[in-house]
Amino acid sequence: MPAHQLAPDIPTDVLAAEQAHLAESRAALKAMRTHAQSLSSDAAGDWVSQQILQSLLDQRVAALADHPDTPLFFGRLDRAERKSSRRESGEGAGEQRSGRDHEHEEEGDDLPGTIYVGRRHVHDGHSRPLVIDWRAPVSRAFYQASPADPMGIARRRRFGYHGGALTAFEDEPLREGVEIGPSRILTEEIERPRTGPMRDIVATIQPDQDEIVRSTLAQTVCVQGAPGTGKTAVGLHRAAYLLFTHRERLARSGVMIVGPNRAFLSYISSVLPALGEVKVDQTTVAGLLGEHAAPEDPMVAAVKGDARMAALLERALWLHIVKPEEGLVYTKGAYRHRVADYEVREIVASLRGTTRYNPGRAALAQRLAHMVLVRMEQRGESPDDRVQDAVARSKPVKQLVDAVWPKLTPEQVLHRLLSDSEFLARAAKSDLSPEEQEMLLWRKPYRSWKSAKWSAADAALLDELRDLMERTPSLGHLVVDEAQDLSEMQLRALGRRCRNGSATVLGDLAQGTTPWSTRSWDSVLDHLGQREGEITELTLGFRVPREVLDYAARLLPSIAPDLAAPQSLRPGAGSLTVREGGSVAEAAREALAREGSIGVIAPDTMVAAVSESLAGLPHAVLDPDSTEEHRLLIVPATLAKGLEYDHVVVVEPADIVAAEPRGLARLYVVLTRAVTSLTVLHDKALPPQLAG
Ligand SMILES: Nc1ncnc2c1ncn2[C@@H]1O[C@H](COP(=O)(O)OP(=O)(O)OP(=O)(O)O)[C@@H](O)[C@H]1O
Repeated sequence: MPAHQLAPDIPTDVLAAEQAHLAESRAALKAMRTHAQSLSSDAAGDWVSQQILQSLLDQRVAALADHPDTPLFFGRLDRAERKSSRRESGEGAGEQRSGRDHEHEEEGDDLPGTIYVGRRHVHDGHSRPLVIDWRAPVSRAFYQASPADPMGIARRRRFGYHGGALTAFEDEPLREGVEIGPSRILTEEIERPRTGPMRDIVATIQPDQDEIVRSTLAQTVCVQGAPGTGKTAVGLHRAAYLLFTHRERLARSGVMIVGPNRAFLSYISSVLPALGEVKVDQTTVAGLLGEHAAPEDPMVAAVKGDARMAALLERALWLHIVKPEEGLVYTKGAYRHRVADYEVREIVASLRGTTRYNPGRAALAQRLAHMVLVRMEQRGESPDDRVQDAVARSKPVKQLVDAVWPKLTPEQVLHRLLSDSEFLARAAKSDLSPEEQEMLLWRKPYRSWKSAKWSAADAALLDELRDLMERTPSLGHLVVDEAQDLSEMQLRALGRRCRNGSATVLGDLAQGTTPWSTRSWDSVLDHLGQREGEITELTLGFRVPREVLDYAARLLPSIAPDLAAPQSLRPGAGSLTVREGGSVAEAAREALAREGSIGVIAPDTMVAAVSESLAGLPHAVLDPDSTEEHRLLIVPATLAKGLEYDHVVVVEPADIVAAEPRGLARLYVVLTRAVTSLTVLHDKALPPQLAG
């Protein structure tokens, strides 16, 4: 039997049977939705429970929507040994399981011998599973089974669709000795023109990607991968997998995706909703830590991003504690209750280092109040607990606490540090050199912390201070994309947010473009507080044609000499054009004559001029907030990270390199955005690495 069967030589009776199964599954999904719509929240006891139940029912109805263009299933597994069928046992499977934690559950022995794998569970009126969620344990074989390890599967079938119509399939018999050639359905999926936002890859997840997607919740995974190896796709699918597998736990603690910029978030925004996961926050580091963007010298930013700042900030905060020189006098009626100065000193000293700053203030007030109550009792009074609270809130106690353990905001502390050289020196001790301290100080200090303008690097420092004052809540899981670009202090900030959870860390050491870009994943995991994290690599590129990737890889010895040259799944002969003195409009016109999206990536300073030169062609400058759709987009080089276009025109590489200290890495990023063709236009000499 041939390993692949595709139109026009596929047996029509088999295709008709599969189409009938699709129709049956669609009808069953409709019935499930009608049933869900008929459920009422009235049974809930009180108003609050009713609201919660209604919201759950609404979500369920939304999740059961059938999108005619999205295939309900994309694969089929015929199991080698048929287990007792669901029809026989009469038990519901996946649908009932999807709401529970079942990562370690025994694989479903009560499932039918033929399993259809799709985006969600569908069952008929007898609870017989018609489609099983791709994330269920039994679906794993669809991604992992091979002739060498068939995992109990005799045959894997992949389906091809046009629009919502099932039009083709290909079979892979999983017997030892059988060779499986490349999947044409996978090839078609990879070769399809890119229009609109990123799509999910559930139908074609590769075995090494699947390993990462299905790693356990407790495991932090760090993925190094060349451009287009599917890191972002894998991170999003892992989030969807974990939400399915640990629905209840993660509904409480939450999952968050952190990406490099808003344009990128907009590009990936529909992947998780398409997989039925709508309750995942997708944000940037700035969105999380504060949208501060005052301009800053990269050298200063690099010092501020260094993890040595953590100890400095801690000292700076605690330097605000003033040695108590006076005791407390609390007057009640005719009595004056006294706490001696040395007793106050003892309390303060014992609290220091055992608490965060703000709870420390509250604890000091309570400890002082407690001492007052002891004095009262010594005088024969018998105050109850409420009296202690009243004393803790009383004026003399408040005054003493404010004097000794002042109320502070993170901004106040940082303002003082960056404007007061003597205070900075006391906090820095020997952690920072005098030159580094000099760099940190504002040239023109702001008059008050309220009027200060903060930089992106300051945002991470403020967040560190905030956490020293009050514990930051932790999420259940954090996916961090383009993690190579984060400073040690930003990583610490993200690490706090998965302190009681785990993370998926994605990136490429060669694409680091910030002043603080990392050179080691061990160090990233260390600063994230996830030292046990496993570092793994994706090596096969799904986006960039080989010819283009080889061209871009000429930069690697200069930007990341330790990384191996990236591999591409796509030969893409004739995909690269390098043109001296060519016009942008001409290159754009050529691209418009072909199918797919077009990104003209230009140095940020040239964006306006490039837009002018394209005046005759409908186009837009990349804007994450715009809902307008344009095939032809001008993309500032600094916003191109993580994005892809069928045809990419890169304008003036020399200026992209010259624009920033890590300009060569920026050039590597922009050269690796192309799916089908790359045209490089230059008037100035190309960087020597490319010219060679
Ligand atoms: N298994 C797959 N099947 C089909 N398409 C895939 C697969 N894996 C990745 N892709 C596609 O390859 C392209 C690149 O994927 P993605 O953006 O996730 O790569 P990346 O490693 O994050 O790239 P970069 O480092 O450039 O940001 C996307 O269009 C994605 O849908």
